Parts: sequence; C-alpha cells; structure tokens
Amino acid sequence: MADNNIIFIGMPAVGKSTVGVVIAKRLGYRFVDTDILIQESEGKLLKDIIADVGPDGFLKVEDRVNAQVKAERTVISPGGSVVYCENAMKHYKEIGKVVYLQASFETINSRLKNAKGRGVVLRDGQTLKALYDERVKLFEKYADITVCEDNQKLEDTIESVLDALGE
Ligand SMILES: Nc1ncnc2c1ncn2[C@@H]1O[C@H](COP(=O)(O)OP(=O)(O)O)[C@@H](O)[C@H]1O
Ligand SMILES: O=C(O)C1=C[C@@H](OP(=O)(O)O)[C@@H](O)[C@H](O)C1
Ligand SMILES: [Mg+2]
Repeated sequence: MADNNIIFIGMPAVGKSTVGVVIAKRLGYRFVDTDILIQESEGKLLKDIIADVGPDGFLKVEDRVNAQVKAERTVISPGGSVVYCENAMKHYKEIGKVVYLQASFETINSRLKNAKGRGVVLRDGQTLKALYDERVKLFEKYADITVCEDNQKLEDTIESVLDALGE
C-alpha cells in the first residue's frame, strides 16, 4: 500500500477532524474520519458503543477498523484513543506520516467540558488530567511530526501543519 497518507493523532477536541478536512482540501487529498467508519461498522454512535461494550470493547473495534483502512493520498483523522490500538498504529506508521496535534492540558480541558458525554474513553475514576498525561507519552512515541497549537487560531494551526509537512 502507498505511504503517502497523513494521519492526525492527539487528544480529543484538539482539532484532528476540523484541521484534517481543511488540510485535505488544501493538498487535494481525500479525507477520512475513522470515527464515522466505526459508527457505520457498528450501527451506533461512538458514545453508545462505549456505553454498551466498555472502553476495552470500544478499543477492539477501533483497532480493527483503523487497521483495515486502505488509503492513498488521504488525510486520516482517527479518534484520540487510537494510540492505544497497536495494530492500527503499526498500520498508520507504514502508510504515512503521523502528525501529532499538540495542545496544553489547559487548552484541551477548556474545550472538553463533558468528556464522558462526548464519548471519550475514560476509565472509572480517571481524571482528564491523568488521561492527558498517559496519552502524551503515546502521542510522542508515534509522532513523525509535532505541531503545537497553543495560542493559535484554527487558521494558524492549518498553516503550521502545512509548514511542518513542507507544503
Ligand atoms: N487552533 C485550533 N486548532 C484546531 N481546532 C481549534 C483551534 N481553536 C479552536 N478549535 C476548535 O476545537 C474543536 C476541535 O474539534 P475536533 O476537530 O472535533 O477535534 P478532534 O477531532 O481532535 O476531537 C473545533 O470546534 C475547532 O473549531
Ligand atoms: O479520545 C477518545 O477517547 C475518543 C475520541 C473521539 O474522537 P475525537 O478524538 O475525534 O474526538 C472518539 O473516537 C471516541 O469518542 C473516543
Ligand atoms: Mg475527530
């Protein structure tokens, strides 16, 4: 399979979906939000899948769906929890550049007022701060490129991503 794809990773609400679709337009690439593929595969909303099968069950579905993505010249925006999915991340490292959209905990916290209601994979009793700290290590492990968006407007983030990609 081609290795000319762009894959966004980062915390929920950091902008993977919003930024991803604009980057795809700017580059003339296709765009896939794999959360939509998961909902189609299961016939349910993400938050209902998480409620029905729990965090581990959701991660199994997320791993399977993301590991099966066939793409070429495509911007792919998975959900923030994809970094727990080993098969999916191995696949993404093979088919493209992994871009970590990075923002401070304060930025994420201010955008994510109702993490459970939004369907974030949080374990019982786990705080958003604990989740953030746990995931940062995984984002850094998988990132080929990191783009920091603190204090940037959406338009600035898009230009920063294009710069970092050398476009
Ligand atoms: N600098 C920025 N970069 C990216 N998104 C931003 C920025 N500032 C505000 N936002 C907003 O944050 C939200 C990101 O949501 P979304 O794209 O669904 O994130 P994700 O797919 O990572 O969960 C959007 O409402 C977007 O308009
Ligand atoms: O980070 C998470 O635990 C999740 C993020 C969501 O996607 P976004 O990162 O696009 O919000 C979605 O996949 C699911 O609700 C779980
Ligand atoms: Mg998204």
